[in-house]
Amino acid sequence: MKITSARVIVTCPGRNFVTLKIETDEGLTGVGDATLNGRELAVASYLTDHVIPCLIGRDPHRIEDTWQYLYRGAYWRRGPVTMSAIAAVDTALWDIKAKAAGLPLYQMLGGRSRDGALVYPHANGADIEETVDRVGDFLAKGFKAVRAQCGIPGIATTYGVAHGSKFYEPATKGLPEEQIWSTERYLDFVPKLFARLREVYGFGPHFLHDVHHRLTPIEAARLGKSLEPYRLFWMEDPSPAENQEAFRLIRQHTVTPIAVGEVFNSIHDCRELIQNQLIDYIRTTVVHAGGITHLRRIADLASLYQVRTGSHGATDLSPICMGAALHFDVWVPNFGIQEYMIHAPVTDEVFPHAYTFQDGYMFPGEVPGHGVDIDERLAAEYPYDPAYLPVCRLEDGTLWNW
Ligand SMILES: O=C(O)C(=O)C[C@H](O)[C@H](O)CO
Ligand SMILES: [Mg+2]
Repeated sequence: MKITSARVIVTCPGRNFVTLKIETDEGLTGVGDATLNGRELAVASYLTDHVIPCLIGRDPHRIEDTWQYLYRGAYWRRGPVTMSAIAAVDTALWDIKAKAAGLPLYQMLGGRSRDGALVYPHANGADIEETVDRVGDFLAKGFKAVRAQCGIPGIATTYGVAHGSKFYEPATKGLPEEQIWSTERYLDFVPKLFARLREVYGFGPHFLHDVHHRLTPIEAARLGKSLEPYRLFWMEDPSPAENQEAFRLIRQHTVTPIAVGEVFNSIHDCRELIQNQLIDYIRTTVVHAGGITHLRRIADLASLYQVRTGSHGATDLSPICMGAALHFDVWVPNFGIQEYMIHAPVTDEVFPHAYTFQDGYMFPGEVPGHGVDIDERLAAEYPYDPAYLPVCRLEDGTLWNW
């Protein structure tokens, strides 16, 4: 089999997505997600201008060789743009290989380790009682794990909480929105949210929380310690993780489990965190971490240290990433949980998919490939609409981590 053509499709059904479609001389096609929120066109250009010309004529079955060709061959290794572009090629090639075999992708990885993937959605509210209600809505729908984020008294906006009645979506039109942050108010407030959630729902459901990189290591240690009575499933991204060694300090002070990795794109970003057992869950995902081929390498390293997976699954990762991630999740031996932020109906229409949700778990479906496609005619009705992630400042104006 040979790759005869490949193209990038940029579309905005509710939000922007970048998709790579690869076609072969045997009529089989594969699709991969290449979306990098707020920097979409950089990946689109990387693929169109630099990667696609190298794909034509290659054997789509040679996934590992193509991965190495694009990684080593670029000379400029790693980085979110490069690794998202490689991920898109890798995902599309796994899709083609599984379709050629007539099997769902998880069978190509080694078959099922479990029936379905435990998932968590996002519940958020302007205040504690609204957040408690939103958590209750998800529990009533059968979810067994829920992430809870809440407006903080005295701060106009905070990460993960919707403006007004709109569903939470981080990217906004125009130039980046500037938000104000107060660590002191946050640290005092968050334990009250989880105290109330445990009071209302008991210790049956799993609760998760995303700190979104906003604390210093010692502040993160304090938060982890103060949340211990509420037994969180995890505390996510408590501090920026470029300095992997910093997590030793957090770890020394708290037994609240730690999840990190949605902004990582390579095994080298998390090697020390994993090998030193400084985290409990690694959150790298298909689209930003080099596709199935590289994610498998990360998960295998993690498995040696009892670190489990908890892949990023926000709505800025397309349903193609979600589908591929679910095949990975039902196979990977050291699976922990999968984020499932739930796409808008218009996104689901553009990306028809085989995956389903039932009773707190998701199932990748049994169709050959990863089971997600793109309706190109419909996609063309939603042209690219530039949007940025917000930036964050402390109350004195200092630029901070959003
Ligand atoms: O889903 C999460 O855990 C996130 O932190 C979502 C990120 O803010 C989002 O993907 C940024 O594009
Ligand atoms: Mg996060």
